[in-house]
Amino acid sequence: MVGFLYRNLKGHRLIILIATMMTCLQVMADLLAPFPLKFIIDKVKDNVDPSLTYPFLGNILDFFDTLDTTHRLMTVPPGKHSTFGIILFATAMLLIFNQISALLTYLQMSIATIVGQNLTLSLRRQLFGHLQLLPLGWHSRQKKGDLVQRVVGDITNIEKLVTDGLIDLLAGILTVLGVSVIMLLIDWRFTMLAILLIPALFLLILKYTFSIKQATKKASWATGQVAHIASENIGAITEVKAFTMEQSEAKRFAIHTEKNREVALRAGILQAQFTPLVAIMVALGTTFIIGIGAYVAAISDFVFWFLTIEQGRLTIGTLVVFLTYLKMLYQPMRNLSKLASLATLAASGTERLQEVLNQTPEVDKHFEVQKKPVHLRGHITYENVFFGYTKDQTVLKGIHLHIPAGRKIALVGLSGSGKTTLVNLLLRFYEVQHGCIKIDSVNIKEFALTSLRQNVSLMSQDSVLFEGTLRNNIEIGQPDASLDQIINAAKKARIHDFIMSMPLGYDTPVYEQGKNFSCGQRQRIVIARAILRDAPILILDEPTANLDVETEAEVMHALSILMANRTVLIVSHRLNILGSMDEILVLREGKIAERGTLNELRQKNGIFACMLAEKNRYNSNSNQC
Ligand SMILES: Nc1ncnc2c1ncn2[C@@H]1O[C@H](COP(=O)(O)OP(=O)(O)OP(=O)(O)O)[C@@H](O)[C@H]1O
Repeated sequence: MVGFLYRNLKGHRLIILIATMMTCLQVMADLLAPFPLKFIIDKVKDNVDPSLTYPFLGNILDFFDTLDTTHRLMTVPPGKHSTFGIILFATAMLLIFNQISALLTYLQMSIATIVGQNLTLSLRRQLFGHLQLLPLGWHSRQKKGDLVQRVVGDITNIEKLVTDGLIDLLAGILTVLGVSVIMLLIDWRFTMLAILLIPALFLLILKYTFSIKQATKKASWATGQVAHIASENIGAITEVKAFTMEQSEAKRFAIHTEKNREVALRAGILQAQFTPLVAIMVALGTTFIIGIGAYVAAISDFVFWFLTIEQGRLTIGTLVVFLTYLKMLYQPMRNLSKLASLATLAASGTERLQEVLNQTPEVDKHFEVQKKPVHLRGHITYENVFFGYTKDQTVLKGIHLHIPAGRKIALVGLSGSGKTTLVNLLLRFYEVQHGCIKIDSVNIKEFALTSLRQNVSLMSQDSVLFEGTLRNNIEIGQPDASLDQIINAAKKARIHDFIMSMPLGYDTPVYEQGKNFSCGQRQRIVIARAILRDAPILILDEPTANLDVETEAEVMHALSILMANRTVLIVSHRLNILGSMDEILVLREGKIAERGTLNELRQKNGIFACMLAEKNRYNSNSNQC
C-alpha cells in the first residue's frame, strides 16, 4: 500500500511536504503547551521562578513584571519575578501555543482534504479508464456490483486514510518522539517506569491490527457481493417480476446480507475490543505513575529493582507536567486503533484496486502508428480460424470464409453453434487462437483497435441507448455530425417523425438504457446511429428478434436502407431477412456445415431444410393451439 500511495501521490509531494512541516510545527506547539502550567504551579506553590531553570526567560519575565502595577510597590528579592507577571506570561504562552496549534491543524486538515479528494479523482479516473480497456473476456467473468464497489467504496476507503489518517500518524510519531525526549530530560527514572507498558501495548496493537485487517478484507468482499446481487436484480427487475421471483430474490439477497453482516460484525467487534483494551492499558500506566509520583512527592523514596527515585525529587509542578506528557505519549497509541482500522480498510481497498489495475488491457500495438482514420472497403476473409473461450473448449473449428465487399451474409444454426462468436472475432473482442481474419487483405491484428472498430457498426437485439438526449444517442455514430446530418439519418431510419412528435424533439431525454422507449423505437434510433456512422461493415445480431410483426416491418425498412452498399454479417433466423441475403451460412458445432441462398438450401434438404421444417411444424402447432 505504501508504494501504491507513493506512486499515486506523485503530483502532490510539495503540498505534502508543506503539510509535514506544519505538522512538525503543530507538534512543537503542543509539546511546549504544558510548560506554562508548570511555571504557574511552581511559582504559586513553591515560589520557584521559571528563569531559575531557563535563564533565557529572565528578560521576557522582566517585561511582564512591568505590566504588574502593584509590582513596583512590593519588594521583590533580586533575581525574582512577580507572581502576577509569571501568571500573565504563562497564560499568554498557553494562549499562543494553543492558537498556533489550532491554526496549523486547520491548514493541515485542509491540505489533507485537498490531497484526499485529488487522489480519489485520479484513482477513479485511472480505474474507470483501465476498466474501459480491459478485454470483454475479462469483463464477462466479473461481477458488476463488485466492480462498482471497487470504483466507489474501495477508493473512498483509501481517501479516508489520506484525509483522516496520515496526518494523525505523522503527528503521532512526532509526538511520541518529542514527548519521550522531553520526559527523559525531566526525569529519566520516571520515564523508564512510564514506558514499561509500551512493549505490551505494541504487541496488543500488532495482534489486533492483523486480525482487523483480515476481517475488514472479508467484509469488503462481502459488501461487493451484496452490491453485485443488488445490481443484478435491479438490472433484471422486469424478469424478476415476470417470473414472480421477488421472494426467492429477497431470500438470495438476505443470505448475502447476512454473510456481510457476520463478517462486518466480526471486524466491528474486534475494533470494539481493541479501543477499550488500549484505553485500559493506558489507564493502568497513568494510575501507576500518579501513585508513584504522589508517593515520592509526599511520603518516601521509591525503589524498584535497579531504579531508585528519591523523595522530593519532583516538584508537584513537574509531576503535573510529567502526567500531561504521559497522556500525550499514550494518546497516539490510542489513536493507533483508529489508524489501524483506517489503514486496514485502505490496504484491502488498495489490494482490490491493484487486482484490476494489474490486468492486461486489450493489446493495441498499432494505436500510435495509426492515428489517422482508416477507411476500409469491407472485404472480409476468415482463414482457418479456431477459437475457444477456455482452453478445453473449442467453439470455432477451422472457419474458412471469403466475403467480398458489399456482400450480405446470414449466419444460422442451432443455439451455441458459434454464430455470435464468429462475428465478435471480427471486432477483436477476443483474439483468434489459430488462423487469421483479414479485412481488405490485411490481418485485423495489424489495425489499431479504434481504426478497426470505426469501420464496423454493431447492432444487437438489445439496442443499447445511453442516458442523455435522443440527439446524443444518434450522434454517437459520428460525434461531429451537424443537426442536418442527424435528421437525415433519423429520416432514413424512419424515426424522425416519431422524434418530432415528442415535445422536446431531438432534445428528448433518454433514461437509463432507453427504458422510456419501445423496443422498435430503440432499434430505429440505433439504426439511425449506424447510418450516421456510415461504416463499410455491418454486424447485426438478431436485430428483429424482440419485435412484433408490425414493428418488424418498420425496422426492416430502416434496415434495408442501412444495409445498402455495405458488407453485412447478420445472425438471424427470420425468413424475410434470409430471403434478402446473398448467401446463408449454416453453422453446426463451430463449423460451416452448409452454405447457399435460401432457395438452394431449401432444395438441398440438409440441416437448414430440417431446421425450417422444425420451425414450420412448431408454427403450425402454435397456430392450432
Ligand atoms: N463469454 C463467454 N465465455 C465463455 N463461453 C462462452 C462465452 N460466450 C459464448 N460462450 C460459449 O461459446 C459457445 C458459442 O456461443 P455463441 O454465443 O457464439 O453461440 P450462438 O450460435 O451465437 O448461440 P445463440 O444462437 O444461442 O446466440 C457456447 O457454447 C457458449 O456457451
